[in-house]
Order: sequence, then C-alpha cells, then structure tokens
Amino acid sequence: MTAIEPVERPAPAGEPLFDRVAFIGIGLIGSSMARAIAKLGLAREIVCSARSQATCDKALELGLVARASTDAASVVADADLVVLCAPVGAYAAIAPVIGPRLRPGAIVTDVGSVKQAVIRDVAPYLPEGVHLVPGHPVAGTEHSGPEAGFAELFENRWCILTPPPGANEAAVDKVAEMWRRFGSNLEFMEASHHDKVLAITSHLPHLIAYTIVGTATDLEEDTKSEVIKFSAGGFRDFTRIAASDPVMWRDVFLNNREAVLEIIQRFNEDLTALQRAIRWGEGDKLEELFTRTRAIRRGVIDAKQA
Ligand SMILES: NC(=O)c1ccc[n+]([C@@H]2O[C@H](COP(=O)([O-])OP(=O)(O)OC[C@H]3O[C@@H](n4cnc5c(N)ncnc54)[C@H](O)[C@@H]3O)[C@@H](O)[C@H]2O)c1
Ligand SMILES: O=C(O)C(=O)C[C@]1(C(=O)O)C=C[C@@H](O)C=C1
Repeated sequence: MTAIEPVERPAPAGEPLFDRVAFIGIGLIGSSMARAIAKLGLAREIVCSARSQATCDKALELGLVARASTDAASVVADADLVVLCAPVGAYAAIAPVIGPRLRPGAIVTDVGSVKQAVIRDVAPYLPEGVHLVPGHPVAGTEHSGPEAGFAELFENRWCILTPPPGANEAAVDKVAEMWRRFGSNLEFMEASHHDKVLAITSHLPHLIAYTIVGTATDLEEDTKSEVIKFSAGGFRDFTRIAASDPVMWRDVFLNNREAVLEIIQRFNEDLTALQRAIRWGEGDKLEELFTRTRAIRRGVIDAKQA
C-alpha cells in the first residue's frame, strides 16, 4: 500500500510560502514572478541563475535577487522552490545539471508555454522526493529580459497547472497558492490538453502574426511601397505580436509540433474556404462568419469584465 502524504495547508496570507526560491532564467516572466514574490513577501530569499553574466548582473542591479550565478546547480542547492523560466528548448540541458543538486522535498515548477515537453525533458532527471508541478501563466508581453517584468503581470490572468498523474498534492497546493496570491485565476489540465488548447489560442496567432509581418516586409522591399509606413490598427497589432522573443517562439513551435501542425492544417482549410467565398462572390458566407466572430469577441470582452 502506498503511504498517503499529509497535505500541508498553505501559509496564511502575508506569511512566506517558501524559504528560498531559485529562478533558472530571469527574463520577462521570471523577473515578474520575482517582483511579485518580493512585493507579497512570499519567500525569505530569492536567487537566480541565467545563461550570461550580464543578465545575472542586471538581476542583482535591479534588486530582484540576493544572489545570481551562471551556474544553475549552485543556486538550486538549498531552494525549496525552483522555477524554470528559460525558453522551453533549454529545459533538456538544464534538468540534468540541476537534478543531482535538488534537495529532497523541493518543488520544481516552470512557466513554459508548452507542457508535455516539461514532463518529457525534466521529470526523468528529478530525484526521488522532488516534486514536479508544471505551470503556465497565460500572461505576457512582446518584451524580454529582466527589465521588462512587472509584479502585476499575472493579476486577473489565467495560470494553468498541469501536474502529472500522482503528483504530490501538497506541492501542487503550494504552487497553486503562489499563483492565487499573484492574483491569477487557476485552471488544472492534462499537459496534452493544454498543448492542444494553446496551439489554437496562442501559438497559431503568433505564427500568423510572424507570417503577415514577414509577408508585408518582403512585399515592401519587392514593390518599394510603403506597407509599414501606412499600416494602421489591424497591422500594428500584428507587429506587436511579431516582435515577441524569437528564441522563445522557435522553441514553442518545435516543442508543440504535433498540435500546431494539426491546427495549421485546419486553419489552411478554413482560409481556403474563405478564399473560395471571395472568388465566387459568396457574400452571405463571409457575412455569416464575420457575424459569428464578432459575437465571440464580445463574449471575450464580457468574460474579462465579469
Ligand atoms: N513572454 C511571454 O509572453 C510568456 C508568457 C508565458 C510564458 N512564457 C514562457 O516563459 C519562459 C520564459 O520566457 P520570457 O518571456 O521570460 O523570456 P526572456 O527571454 O525574457 O527570458 C528568458 C530567460 O532565460 C534565460 N535563458 C535563455 N536560454 C537559457 C539557457 N539555455 N539556459 C538557461 N537560461 C537560459 C535568459 O538568460 C533569460 O534570463 C518561456 O519558456 C516562455 O515560453 C512566456
Ligand atoms: O500578450 C502577449 O504578448 C502574449 O502573446 C502573451 C501570451 C499569449 O499568447 O497570450 C504569449 C505566450 C504565452 O505562453 C502566454 C501568453
């Protein structure tokens, strides 16, 4: 019979949830979490590791952490919470480095935009007694680096946790409580379901933005026209999304390949149907779709205001 571990109740509001939190990667998301943890007093100490000395220096200069090192193993040693905040493609290299230095009972969580890859690349390197609770704040901006973060980023935004089957309940509770204290709304999902949902709501829109802005700039060069100069509302929104971090998004697409390819296939079919409707002057089809999508936008806004 397997022993049932006691569920630790989260600390009362205002009390630290963790002794030492170690961030591996401290860019937009890591620094926003560090700021929120400091502001809310959720940890006694915050430390970090980043790939370059310049980022470590910046994190120290901004007062985000008490200690920073390019050696990830050295910062996780006494941490009770380790947060992976690097591009998802870096996890496979980070996990074997930190794994042997994690202390028993430590919780490892992350913020990556894809979730099956975390279980694939990180779980095998965690020693017995270390708990994995993958997470994804559905909040961000097009900016990167430790200067770009802000403590309020996660307020009234979703955070999705994807604990693997049999995950330690107390560890899940603690991570969930941290996000609640940040002001996020929590949702629990299976990693594979998360990756399918986010493929349509986040990954495809980014791919479309990268495509449109790429096409427009190529066109501008070809025709010597002023596509960018006169771009108004719609296109400007796409340029914001297409300014998002190239390495982060390369890793998202490479690590959510199946779900993204499936959704691109579906998108191509729908686009072809629209192309056909335009070609054959089927205005009713266009109007019907645009009416439906307008109602969806209103639903999104109403849900946000509720
Ligand atoms: N930007 C967003 O809108 C957003 C939103 C939610 C989740 N995420 C996820 O959060 C994670 C971090 O994104 P971000 O926007 O904070 O990125 P960022 O570029 O601002 O920061 C990335 C950090 O990771 C470090 N890093 C990069 N490569 C590394 C490596 N090989 N080993 C160790 N550290 C490395 C960098 O030094 C930097 O500190 C990503 O996994 C991303 O998918 C991003
Ligand atoms: O607002 C933005 O800039 C974002 O793109 C944020 C966004 C998203 O697609 O919603 C981007 C990637 C993340 O994994 C989560 C949030």
